Amino acid sequence: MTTSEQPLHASLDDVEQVKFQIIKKVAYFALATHVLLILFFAQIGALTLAIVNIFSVLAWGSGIFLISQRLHALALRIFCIEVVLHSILACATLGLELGFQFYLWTISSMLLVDYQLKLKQAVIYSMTLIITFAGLYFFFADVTYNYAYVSLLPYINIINIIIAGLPMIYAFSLIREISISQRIELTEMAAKDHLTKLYNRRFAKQLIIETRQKSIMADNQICVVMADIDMFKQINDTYGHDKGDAILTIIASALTNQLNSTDIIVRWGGEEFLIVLANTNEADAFERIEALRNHIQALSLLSIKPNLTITMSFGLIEWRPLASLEKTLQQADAALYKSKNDGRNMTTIATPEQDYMIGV
Ligand SMILES: Nc1nc2c(ncn2[C@@H]2O[C@H](COP(=O)(O)OP(=O)(O)OP(=O)(O)O)[C@@H](O)[C@H]2O)c(=O)[nH]1
Repeated sequence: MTTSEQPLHASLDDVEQVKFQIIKKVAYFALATHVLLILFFAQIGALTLAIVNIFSVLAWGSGIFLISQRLHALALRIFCIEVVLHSILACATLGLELGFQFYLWTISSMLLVDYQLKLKQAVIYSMTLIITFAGLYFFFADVTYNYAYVSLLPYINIINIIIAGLPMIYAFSLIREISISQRIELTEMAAKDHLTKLYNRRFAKQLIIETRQKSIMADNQICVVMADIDMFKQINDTYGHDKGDAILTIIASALTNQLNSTDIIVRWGGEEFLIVLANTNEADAFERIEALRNHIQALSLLSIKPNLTITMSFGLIEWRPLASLEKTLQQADAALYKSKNDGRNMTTIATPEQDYMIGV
């Protein structure tokens, strides 16, 4: 199943891990089925097939053992060879009416979702199995079933079709789910800052513009707040960069917990955050940001140092009807600058004319 000589488990990603969990379950199921088939073939007098099934049971059993030893590639090879040989032999002996040929389709599709195989290899193996499937109809079309329980043939055929189809449905639905969740994860990774898990600046701009458009349509106010941790350089210098990172994470969680899920919180730069308060007018925004400022000041930072207090400064503006995002950000930034200049740990509201109201 792989051309590489290195142990497969070293390169297994999450998808592969899940896939081998599925294969292991299927292997247990196949093992039990083959035990039953030994009895069935012995009962109908198909002794060769009964003996072949003893080897099948051994093949599935050893495959399960190999998976537990993380020798996945070898286990898969054994499973594939077993299924292919078993299908061909069953068709050659019993004819096509029992539907053992459908297992070639199962293996053919399983090969295509084997990421250890190169696409070209997987397609070639898959095609070979489909051609073998067609070949069975060509070579064994005249083989008739000469054993007991002829009346059971249609039922066995249906059971084989269902059993051959189930692993495909199970595998593809799981792989579908995995690929969807991976896509969501990738989108999240592209949208979020690695350290704080807040939106990053690049992604946030589009989101802010969309939120702004919605608020215009709903005739709601929207406020933009620039926030910056006070004296963060000093914190880094005193406690080290790692503790500084830890504080950034704590602050990010505090912002997320204190604000509403409809608000947008962005890691705008190093220790600077942008907050967009949706459906909030200036007075309410001021109240909420003041509550946030007090909350941050009261945060317990025991993991960094007992009695350490962190404060933040804020610059707030209500987004004016015709103002651009850039202009609004500039004004929020100017208000933040004033908070810093006036002694930090305060919220400043910017008016369009750039005169200020200050809340300390
Ligand atoms: N630990 C850590 N520090 C960062 C990160 N990004 C930026 N910084 C630091 O944040 C500090 C910002 O310092 P300044 O811009 O001087 O601002 P300040 O010390 O917070 O002072 P004021 O803003 O005036 O209160 C710098 O020392 C940066 O190295 C980060 O991701 N992790």
